[in-house]
Amino acid sequence: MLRVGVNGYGTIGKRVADALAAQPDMKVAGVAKRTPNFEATAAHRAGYAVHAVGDAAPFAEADIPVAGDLDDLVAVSDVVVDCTPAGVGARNREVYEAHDTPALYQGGEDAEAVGASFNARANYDEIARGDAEHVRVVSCNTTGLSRVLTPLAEAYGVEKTRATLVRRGGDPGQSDRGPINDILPDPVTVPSHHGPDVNTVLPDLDIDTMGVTVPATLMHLHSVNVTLESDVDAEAIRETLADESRIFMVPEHARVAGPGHLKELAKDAGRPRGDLWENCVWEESIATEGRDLYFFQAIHQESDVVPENVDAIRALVGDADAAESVVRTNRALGVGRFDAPTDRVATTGGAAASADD
Ligand SMILES: NC(=O)C1=CN([C@@H]2O[C@H](COP(=O)(O)OP(=O)(O)OC[C@H]3O[C@@H](n4cnc5c(N)ncnc54)[C@H](O)[C@@H]3O)[C@@H](O)[C@H]2O)C=CC1
Ligand SMILES: O=C(OP(=O)(O)O)[C@H](O)COP(=O)(O)O
Repeated sequence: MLRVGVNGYGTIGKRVADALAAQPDMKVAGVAKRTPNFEATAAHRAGYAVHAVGDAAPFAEADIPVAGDLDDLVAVSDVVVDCTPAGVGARNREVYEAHDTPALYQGGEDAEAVGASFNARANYDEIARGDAEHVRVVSCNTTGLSRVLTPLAEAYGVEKTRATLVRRGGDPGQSDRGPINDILPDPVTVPSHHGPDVNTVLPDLDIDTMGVTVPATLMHLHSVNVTLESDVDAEAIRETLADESRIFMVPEHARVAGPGHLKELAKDAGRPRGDLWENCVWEESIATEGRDLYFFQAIHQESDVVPENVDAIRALVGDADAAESVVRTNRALGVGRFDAPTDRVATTGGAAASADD
């Protein structure tokens, strides 16, 4: 049983901790938190050993028992998943190195500062074969792009990708973010950082991205145009993407107008926190014209990276290949399952699926 510590218990950290706890081959060694807020209380109530980063006294005042400090957590962990705010993770690296403990970082960290980047569909095997001990799981938007572009490149070849990312202004709990009444080119310079970030896991892909930030909190929405290397009809593309376990093909009959409906769909399905771990591709948006493909997809920024973190741990410690890990993660979480309770769990994942699943 692999003992995994989670440093930073916010939007991503609490979801990663719960996902690890659900895995048959992992247990949460504990979580580390700097501020004893409602999330720290929730961590304690969930049964996680809470470690204080910095002053432990405020935790006692908030009636949160403290199991130790960050060093103590790293000492009892085989791997650490750093889910601290962007930029903090890279500063924590020396703590993990001092314990000789491998660590994962999140998309807010600078790719070069960490060294290796990960997306299960794009480069699991490369990370598993390599000797990197510090690996960054690419950001939510980059995860969403990598998951669709990898199977398209494998099946048809990709000559060029152009994507406009309509970015949510902040997460639902981030009352200090915006804009509240505007539409911002973000960044105003082209390309946005997302294309180069895709190249950290798919180095040969030709991709340009533009970003626009809007007053919304639920999900990001991507408008994607891919020039393929051969003529393909829309039905073939639908079949290719439908084979992917982390792509949810939003059916026309569901009458899903946007992220608001998608979040309701997830809550109705009993998903924890209303999470959508999969890319949500509108089936009817898929259109082709010669070699040009167009579609819309929505990305739940709070949760699509969660199964990727679980797989990245297995790639790092080398105890499963991509197919085994993706199937194990999907089963434990219920990725691909929307009609709970059910015995139907999607287990396919293109090249990342095992033959007998
Ligand atoms: N929220 C999102 O949509 C996504 C975030 N990410 C990335 O994940 C990382 C974490 O982001 P969020 O979870 O959104 O942030 P968050 O602000 O929700 O959570 C960060 C947590 O770390 C704690 N913390 C702050 N300083 C700390 C320290 N020095 N040591 C330990 N804990 C500390 C905070 O109290 C909080 O609990 C960032 O790199 C971000 O870019 C990646 C994909 C999506
Ligand atoms: O990784 C994310 O977005 P990004 O892929 O646009 O950098 C998350 O949604 C966090 O983005 P934020 O930097 O707007 O908080």
